[in-house]
Amino acid sequence: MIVQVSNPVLEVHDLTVSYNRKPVLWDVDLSIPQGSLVGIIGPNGAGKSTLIKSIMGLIPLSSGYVKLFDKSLNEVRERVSYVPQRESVDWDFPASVLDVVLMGRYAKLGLFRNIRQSDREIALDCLRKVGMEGFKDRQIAQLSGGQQQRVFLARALAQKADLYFMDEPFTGVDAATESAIVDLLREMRSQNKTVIVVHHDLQSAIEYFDWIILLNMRLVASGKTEDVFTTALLQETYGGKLNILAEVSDLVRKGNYPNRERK
Ligand SMILES: Nc1ncnc2c1ncn2[C@@H]1O[C@H](COP(=O)(O)OP(=O)(O)OP(=O)(O)O)[C@@H](O)[C@H]1O
Repeated sequence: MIVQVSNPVLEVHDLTVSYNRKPVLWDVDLSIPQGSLVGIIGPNGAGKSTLIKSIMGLIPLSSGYVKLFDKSLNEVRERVSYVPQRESVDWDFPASVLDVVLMGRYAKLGLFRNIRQSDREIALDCLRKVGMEGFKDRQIAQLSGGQQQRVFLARALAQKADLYFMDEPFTGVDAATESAIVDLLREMRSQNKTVIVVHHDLQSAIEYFDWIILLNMRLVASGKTEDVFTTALLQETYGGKLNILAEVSDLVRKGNYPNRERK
C-alpha cells in the first residue's frame, strides 16, 4: 500500500542504495504530505537510516532520484534539517551547548556569515524550548545522553527549517524527555512543518505519527497510520516474528490511538 500525495514535500523515485555494490534499499518510491509527523518503521538492518542519509545526500544513490519541495536538495538545503543518531557524533569535541545550537544558524545562513545578536536570541529560545537554557555554557562532553539529545534538537530547531529528518531521537532518553520531544514535534506540525523520524517502538508509533513508512529493504507501505498499521502489512515488514503484532493490531482495530492529537 503506497499512497502518492499531491504537492508532496518529499518525493523518492525508484531509489536503490548499495554499500560495496550490495543493495540495501531497492526501488523505493514514496511521497510525503506537508505538515505531517512521519515514522519510518522496520526491523534492524531494514535500511531506515540509509533511507534518510541517502535523501540528505550523505550516501550516493545507485539509481533513482529525490525531490524536496519539488527541487533538488542543493536548491533547498537550508529548508531541510537532519538530526543524526546521537552515537554517531563525537561528543568529546570541545564546544559549549550554545556553540552547538548556533551551528544550526550557520546551517541556515552559511558558514561565512557572522553570528548576530538575533541568532544568539534564536539559539537561546530553542534551548528554552527543550528545557536546556540553564546549560548554555556547559561543555557538550559534560551532558547526559538525554541532555545531548535535547541539545541536538535545539540545534535543528535553530535552523528554522521546513522539513526535518531525525534518526532515532528517542533512543536512550527517559519518559519525561521523550514526552517533551513529542510535544515539540507536535508544535512543529502545528506550524505546518514536516518531521520524518526513524523509530523503533510500534506501540508509540501509533500514537505519535500521522503517516508511516514501513520498510524492510523494500518499501512495504507508505500511508496514513490507520491504513498502514494492519496485521498483514506489519507481518510483511517483520516477517511475522513479533508477538507485539497481535497486540498492536488489536489497538488499531479498536481505533485506540492514545493521546493522539489530530490536526
Ligand atoms: N557504512 C556501511 N557499510 C556497509 N554496510 C552498511 C553500512 N551502513 C549500513 N550498512 C548495512 O546496510 C543495511 C541497512 O542499514 P541501516 O543502518 O540503514 O538499517 P536500519 O534500518 O537503520 O537499522 P537499525 O534499526 O539496526 O538501526 C544493514 O544491513 C547494514 O549492515
